[in-house]
Amino acid sequence: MGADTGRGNPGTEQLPGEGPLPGTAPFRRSVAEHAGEVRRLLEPVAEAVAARVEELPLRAARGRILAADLPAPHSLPPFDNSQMDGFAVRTADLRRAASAGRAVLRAAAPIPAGPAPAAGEGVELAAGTTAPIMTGAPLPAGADAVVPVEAAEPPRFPAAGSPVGLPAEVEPGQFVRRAGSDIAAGDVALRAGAELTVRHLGLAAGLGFERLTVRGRPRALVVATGDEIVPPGRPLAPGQIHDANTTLVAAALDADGWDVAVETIASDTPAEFLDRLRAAAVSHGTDLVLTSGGISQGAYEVVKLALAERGVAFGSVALQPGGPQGLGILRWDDGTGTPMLAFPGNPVSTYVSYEMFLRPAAADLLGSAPRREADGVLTAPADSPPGKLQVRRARLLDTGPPARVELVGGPGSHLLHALAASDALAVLPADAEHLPAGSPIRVLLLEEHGPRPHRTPDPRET
Ligand SMILES: Nc1nc2c(c(=O)[nH]1)N[C@H]1C(S)=C(S)[C@@H](COP(=O)(O)OP(=O)(O)OC[C@H]3O[C@@H](n4cnc5c(N)ncnc54)[C@H](O)[C@@H]3O)O[C@H]1N2
Ligand code: MOO
Repeated sequence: MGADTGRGNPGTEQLPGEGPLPGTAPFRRSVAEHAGEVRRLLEPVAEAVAARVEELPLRAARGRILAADLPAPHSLPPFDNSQMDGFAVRTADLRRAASAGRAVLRAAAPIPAGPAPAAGEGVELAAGTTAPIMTGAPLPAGADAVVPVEAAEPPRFPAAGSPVGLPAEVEPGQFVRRAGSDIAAGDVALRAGAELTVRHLGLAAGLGFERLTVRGRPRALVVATGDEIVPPGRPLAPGQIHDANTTLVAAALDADGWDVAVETIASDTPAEFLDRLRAAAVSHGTDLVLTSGGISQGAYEVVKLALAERGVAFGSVALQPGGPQGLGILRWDDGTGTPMLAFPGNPVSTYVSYEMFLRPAAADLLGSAPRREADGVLTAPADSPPGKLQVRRARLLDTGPPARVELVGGPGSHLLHALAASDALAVLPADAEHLPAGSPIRVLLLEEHGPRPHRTPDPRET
């Protein structure tokens, strides 16, 4: 199974793992039962996050969730204006002056786009005249249509007072963009709960908003444990390995919209581990602590030793990889608590734990992207441990349905290279031991997490 047997010996005489651990009794659970516990653990996190909002400049708000309905402070367009470079006309004047389908009006002073005359000095189109008008310029009072310059005779802008030939039959409203025809002042421009897209930000800018109030993000503290763990970028001494787990979990959390802090606590001493964990949790103001490693049956399982008396339960779930798990509200000395999940240390076990437990609960309660699933069929036989749901790394050879599924690498939970080559997780049911080629299975798709599909309310629907 590729499972490791716990931590190295830090050189003490007394094995700290000896004897029963005080505190919460160990559990044995099915995957569904543990998923339910993780969901319950996340409920107060979702409540805490829902109570937080922050104001962000528009571009910083992309991808965030709008906290409250956003009413339009003014209409769009704010005033009637021309859709074309052309001539503002009174269509009734054209009809009155009609001769053989054309009409001749006198050119008034041109109206550029830009600052409008002060209130009370509004431009009015005198009867029998037509005003050269530029795209976006305010329509003069009395005008009810625009004729594009190409349709005039001559097809260019003349000096004021010159005759302009125009079509006699023009529909009222032609090439006029009416005030409020996009959105009227006071109407809801964006609804609370919208995941802000580039297009939403454009609308907010067009309505004059410089900043938007968005929901706070859930905060997670991701902790690597173990004195053999070295952050990437540093050389390895004999017996050491690079920390892959915090990157796996933190990058997945990033993609799901969490505000993530990462800490490596390379101490196998419970008291020191707890002190450093507390300091990191306080400085990040975290909603959830996520650890990896230090929870199975070894003599120096620091996470278990430090936290089992503090409200965190440890036990096993009928899952491979990801069997050892810990979960609870971590009670600090001052009586406050922080929800925490302890994932097993093997990298694939940590990643599978995230995908099986935290991601679905977060999608449900915090609104992050739900993972897609599909029906698949095995292209080769596979064995699975009795009584455990086995999650194998896999590639989809086509989209099916059912998709043809090729398992990648063995079941070992240390196989990072095979994990990197996979784009799906194949779920081999707990009651299956030998699955022949062609067996139907469920697959969990591991595409990069994207925006929540079709979860943004349409503000135009009330
Ligand atoms: N006697 C038993 N031994 C083990 C059992 C068991 O039931 N009985 N379960 C095995 C299983 S399954 C797993 S999974 C592991 C889980 O152990 P821990 O959570 O205590 O993890 P560690 O012992 O700390 O580490 C396991 C393995 O993973 C490597 N590791 C740890 N952290 C990282 C990291 N941040 N990046 C990369 N790799 C990491 C560590 O070096 C070990 O190789 O226990 C089995 N043993
Ligand atoms: O390697 Mo262990 O298989 O559960 O998570």
